[in-house]
Amino acid sequence: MSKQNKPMDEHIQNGSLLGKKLNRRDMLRLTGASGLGLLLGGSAIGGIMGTRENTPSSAVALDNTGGDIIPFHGSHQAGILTPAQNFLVFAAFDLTTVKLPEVRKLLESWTTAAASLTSGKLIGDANDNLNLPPSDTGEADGLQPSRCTLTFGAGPSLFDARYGLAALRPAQLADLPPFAGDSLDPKWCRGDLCVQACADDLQVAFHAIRNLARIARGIAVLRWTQEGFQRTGAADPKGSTPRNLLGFKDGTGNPEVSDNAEMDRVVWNSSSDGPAWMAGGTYMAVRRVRLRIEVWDRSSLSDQEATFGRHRKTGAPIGATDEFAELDLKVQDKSGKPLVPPDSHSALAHGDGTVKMLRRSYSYSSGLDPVTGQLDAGLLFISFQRDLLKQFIATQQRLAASDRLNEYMVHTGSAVFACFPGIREGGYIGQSLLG
Ligand SMILES: C=CC1=C(C)c2cc3[nH]c(cc4nc(cc5[nH]c(cc1n2)c(C)c5CCC(=O)O)C(CCC(=O)O)=C4C)c(C)c3C=C
Ligand SMILES: [Fe+2]
Repeated sequence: MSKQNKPMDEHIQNGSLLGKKLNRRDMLRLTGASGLGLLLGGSAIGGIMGTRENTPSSAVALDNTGGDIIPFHGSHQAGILTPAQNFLVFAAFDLTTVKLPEVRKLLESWTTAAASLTSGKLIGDANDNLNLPPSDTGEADGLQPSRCTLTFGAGPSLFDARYGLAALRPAQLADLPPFAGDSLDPKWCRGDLCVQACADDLQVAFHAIRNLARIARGIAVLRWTQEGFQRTGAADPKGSTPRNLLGFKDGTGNPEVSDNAEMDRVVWNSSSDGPAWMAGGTYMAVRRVRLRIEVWDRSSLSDQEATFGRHRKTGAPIGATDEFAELDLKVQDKSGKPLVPPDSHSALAHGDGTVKMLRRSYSYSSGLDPVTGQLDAGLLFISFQRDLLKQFIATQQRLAASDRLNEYMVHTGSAVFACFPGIREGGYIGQSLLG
C-alpha cells in the first residue's frame, strides 16, 4: 500500500477508527483492498467522498468503478494531497491578452467549468441546441467523474511587466537556475498558467484540458502538454507504491499526507511565509525527465539497486526488508562501507532528512526519438513544496552534481508554478491574487 494511495477517510485520519486507537501498521492493514470497504460499505464511502471538502481525508481511492468525486472547493486545491489518480494530462498555457480583467474573466470561466468537469457534468448550457456548437465537446458524456481533479497555478512570467502584478510575485516562486546536465528544450518549459488534470480515466483528463483550452480562446493558448500514467487501480487493487519505468517503487519516502502538521511544514504556505494571497497555496516544480531506458536495461540488478540505494523487489533501503524502513545512511557493511551508497539517488535526495517535498510524478511515453530510434519515455516529475529555493532547488542541486541516476536520465523540460489556495464556493481560481 503506497502512502499516497492509502485511503484517508476522517474515520482513520486521526489514528482512530470507531473509537479504537490505531498504529501505523493497523492503518496499513485496514486500508488494504477490502479493509475499510468492508467496515463502511462501498456506498457509505462514496457518500463521504461526495460531500466533504477536498482535504486529503476526502480523497479516498477505494472505488474502481470511477464513480468517486473529489470535491473541487475547499481550503486547499485538490490534486495535491489527493492520492494520485491513474492518469495525468499536464498543460501549460501562455496568455495572449495583456489586459488583467481578461485574465480574471478567464479564471472565473475556468472555475465554473472546473466545478462541472470534476463532478462529471457537461459544461455550459448549450448542449442540446441544434443551432449552436455544443458548449461541451462531448467525449466525456456518460463517463464517470473518475476522481478528476484540476489544479491551477501561475508561472513566474505572470508577474512580468504585462499585468502590473510584479510586486505580488512571491520570493518563493524562484526561477530555477541551470542545473548540471540539463538539456532543456523550450518546447517543454515555462508557462504563464498551468493546469494539472488528473483522473482515473485518460479521456476524462484529456477532455478537461481540451475544454479549458477551448474556453481560453482569445485570452490564452496551450504552450505545452504532457500526458502521464501509472499502473491503474484495476491492475493493482491493493494500491502498492507505483513503480516507475526503471522498475523501482517510486514514492516510498514521501511525507505522510494525512499528517496535517507535516503538510503545513512541507507543502502549504501560511500567511507569514510570503504574500497573503498564497496562504493555503503551494509551489509546484515540474521536470520532464527522459530516462535512458535502453542503457538501464543493460545494467546489472546490483548496479540498479546501488543507483537508487533501494532493493528493486521490495523498495526497502539496501540491507533492509521493509519498504518503509527508515533510510539510515549510517548503516555499514562488515568492511565499514555504507550499505546505502552516498551517491545513490535516495541518499542524495534524502540529505540529512530535514528537507522534504511531496512528489506526485507520473511516467510518460511519447513515442520514438526520430534521431536515435530510442523511446522518448521517462518521468514527468512533479513536486509540491512551501519554498522552491529551500526544497526543490537545494535538492536538485545535490542530485545534478553527483546522483548515480544521472547516467540514466536527462532533464528535457522544466517549469515552476505558484498553485493558488483552494477555491471557496462562489469564489474563483486565483481570487486572492486578482480579486
Ligand atoms: C529534485 C528532486 C527530485 C528529482 C528531480 C527526482 C527525480 C527522479 N526520482 C526518481 C526515482 C526515485 N526517487 C526516489 C526518492 C526521492 N527522490 C526525490 C527527489 C527527486 N527525484 C526525493 C526527495 C526522494 C525521497 C528521498 C527520501 O527522503 O527518502 C526513489 C526511492 C523511493 C522513494 O522514496 O520514492 C525513486 C525510485 C526518478 C526515476 C527520477 C527522474 C526520472
Ligand atoms: Fe527521486
